[in-house]
Amino acid sequence: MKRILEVKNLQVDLPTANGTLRAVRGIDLHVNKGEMLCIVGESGCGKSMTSMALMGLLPKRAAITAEAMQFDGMDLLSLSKKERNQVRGMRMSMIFQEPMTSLNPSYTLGNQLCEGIIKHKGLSREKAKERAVYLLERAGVPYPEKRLNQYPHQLSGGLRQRVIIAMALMCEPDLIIADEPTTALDVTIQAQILRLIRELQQEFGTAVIFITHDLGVVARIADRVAVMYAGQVVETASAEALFANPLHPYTQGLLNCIPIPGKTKPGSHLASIPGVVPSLIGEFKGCAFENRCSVSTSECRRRTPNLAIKPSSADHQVRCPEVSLSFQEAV
Ligand SMILES: Nc1ncnc2c1ncn2[C@@H]1O[C@H](COP(=O)(O)OP(=O)(O)OP(=O)(O)O)[C@@H](O)[C@H]1O
Repeated sequence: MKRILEVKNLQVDLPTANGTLRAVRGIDLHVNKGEMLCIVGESGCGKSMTSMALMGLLPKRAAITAEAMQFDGMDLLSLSKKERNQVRGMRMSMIFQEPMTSLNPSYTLGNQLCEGIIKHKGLSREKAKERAVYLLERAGVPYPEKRLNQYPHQLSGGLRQRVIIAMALMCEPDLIIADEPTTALDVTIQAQILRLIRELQQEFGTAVIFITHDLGVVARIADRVAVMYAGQVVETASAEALFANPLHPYTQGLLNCIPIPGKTKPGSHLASIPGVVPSLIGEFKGCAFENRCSVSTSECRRRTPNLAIKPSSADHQVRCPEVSLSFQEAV
């Protein structure tokens, strides 16, 4: 399958009052054309920093390095600012958690929907409006023509997120990054928006990186999954393989956190131990999950694990010395 995005050894450093924080610590990931990759992990593990790095939207003071950051054959890191803006405008788009952060309260929705496609693709205002109405309709926004003259505050949160989804599709992007797009919505609206994103992704053949902390969401929409912990991908696999055979103790812990009425205490597996604490440069040694892991050995404190490939399935990789040892024994 053709890859639309390939990232190797991505690192993001942020200066803080206590030193430089390594928010992303050597991420490798790829996205195939037209697929839904879910990145899942708990708060602070670096999901948003990763997506901002991919979009070229990191704060100026952040330092980014990577061995490769290829988008459809283009090296994103060597593009000029103008070229990067063009890629971001025409071929990649982003859906944020809170729709109001992407909408300007003082412009009509029509202006905001049409601005990008007029600027980047040179469409006439009339044609741009036609496309906006079509996409609003596809995104389930009632009375789409009327909406073009409305302002963001005139819509409910769920409708605003539908407008943002239509906006993300305006320039027919190859890749959409959706950063927790349903977290700010009511549960029933969340389910509708999830279904909508999945439907449109399949209908338009757009690749999507969907960022979430919720494995229940992943189970409903993902083709492939990358599990992040403390700035690294600790396991990646097809959704089917990950749920059928989670290998990393952290993935297993996350799966055990999905509550089953009467059976599980929510969070029982990972509870009582502080969550992920990102490290300053130079502080890190061994496996980041070691202090929460039920199978760690003294070796895990000393050795920094690499991603190892499961022998029977090249697409299933895990960053755990204990698991990779079992791979070697099985060969
Ligand atoms: N502007 C910033 N300056 C300094 N540190 C930051 C900044 N933004 C994020 N961080 C830190 O970088 C680390 C990764 O943050 P990031 O927002 O990527 O996590 P996340 O997995 O997306 O979490 P959440 O699910 O809560 O959004 C965190 O420790 C966070 O505190």
